[in-house]
Amino acid sequence: MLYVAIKKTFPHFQLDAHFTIQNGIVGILGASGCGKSLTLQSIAGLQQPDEGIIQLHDRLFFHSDKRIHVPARHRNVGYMFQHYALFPHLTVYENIAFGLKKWPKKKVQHTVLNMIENIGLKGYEHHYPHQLSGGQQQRVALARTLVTKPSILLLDEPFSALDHHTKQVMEQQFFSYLQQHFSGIVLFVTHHLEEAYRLCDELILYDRGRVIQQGKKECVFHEPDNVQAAKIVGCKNIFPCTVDDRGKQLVCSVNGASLIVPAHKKKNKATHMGIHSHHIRFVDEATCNAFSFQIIRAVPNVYTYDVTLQTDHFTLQASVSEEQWKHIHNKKVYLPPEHLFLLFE
Ligand SMILES: Nc1ncnc2c1ncn2[C@@H]1O[C@H](COP(=O)(O)OP(=O)(O)OP(=O)(O)O)[C@@H](O)[C@H]1O
Repeated sequence: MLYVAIKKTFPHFQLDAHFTIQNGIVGILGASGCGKSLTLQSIAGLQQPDEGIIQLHDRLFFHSDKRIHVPARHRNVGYMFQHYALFPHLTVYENIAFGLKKWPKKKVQHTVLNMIENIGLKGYEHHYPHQLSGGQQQRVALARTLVTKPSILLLDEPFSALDHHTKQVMEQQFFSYLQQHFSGIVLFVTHHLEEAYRLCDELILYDRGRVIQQGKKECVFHEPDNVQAAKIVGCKNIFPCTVDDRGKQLVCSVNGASLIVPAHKKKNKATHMGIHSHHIRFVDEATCNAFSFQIIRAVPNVYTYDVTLQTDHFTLQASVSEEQWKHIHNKKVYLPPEHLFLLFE
């Protein structure tokens, strides 16, 4: 269990983060400068919060009232950041062995060689970082982080320096390696929504230094709580609305249009409604939520089109498959009730 409740004030920024994690791989998502790295640095002991508590299982890392601030080197936290920060003048072997100076030499040798084999770099023991590819360097950084058997792993955009293909390969290898060799909590900062969805069990969304939603990834992506959370998970269709509760269903008014939303989606103080672009459909007729439209713009992607549609009431962004695109003309745009969600501001 990781408990974080910390505050830190800078002249132009205030961190006020509060969350608990029981286990698993947890992603932190949020706009640039919202406090993700500051949070990881505070857990690692590289930043001291002004006040609050950080506790991992039964160990207090930080407690401002009790004046506890465990130094970074005594926290046993594995921290891997964007640029792997391998020591350029040390070999692969020496980089991985760096944190094991107090271990007996034989044990170091056994552990490090074992680790090098595990990450598929046998034969590269005496190579220097500049002689390795980006993916290989990343594996060395992971090995160096895991060799000290950390009790928690903090990953700050560990794949951002890799090209698209290497990134995908490394991502898979990295996380299957983690599944086999690491059972602790993993906190993973990323800007990539797909990456967060693929790799994490749970997500924490940040906005301007605060946690605005936390939950299972499916829930956070498909049912964001509020307007900011919806934007962070990539929702491109968010409209102000008023909600009329008719018992069996909700009728939401959006600029003169009435949209049906299932009653169980009711949310107190809802001010907006949203739908993800990939949930928009095209139909001949529907009993509700279907509108005539004009196509304003269509931008081809590799396998889909990003289409901007204008109805009499609102503009929609739809992600349209090639198959749908072929038959889009003379159809109505349909917003399936089960995919609509209500949001508060
Ligand atoms: N030492 C410092 N002095 C003043 N402001 C700071 C300091 N360190 C961080 N900040 C501010 O804190 C805010 C949060 O920074 P942080 O690095 O945590 O953002 P982030 O969410 O990780 O961003 P990114 O996604 O761009 O890496 C930023 O606005 C930054 O300018």
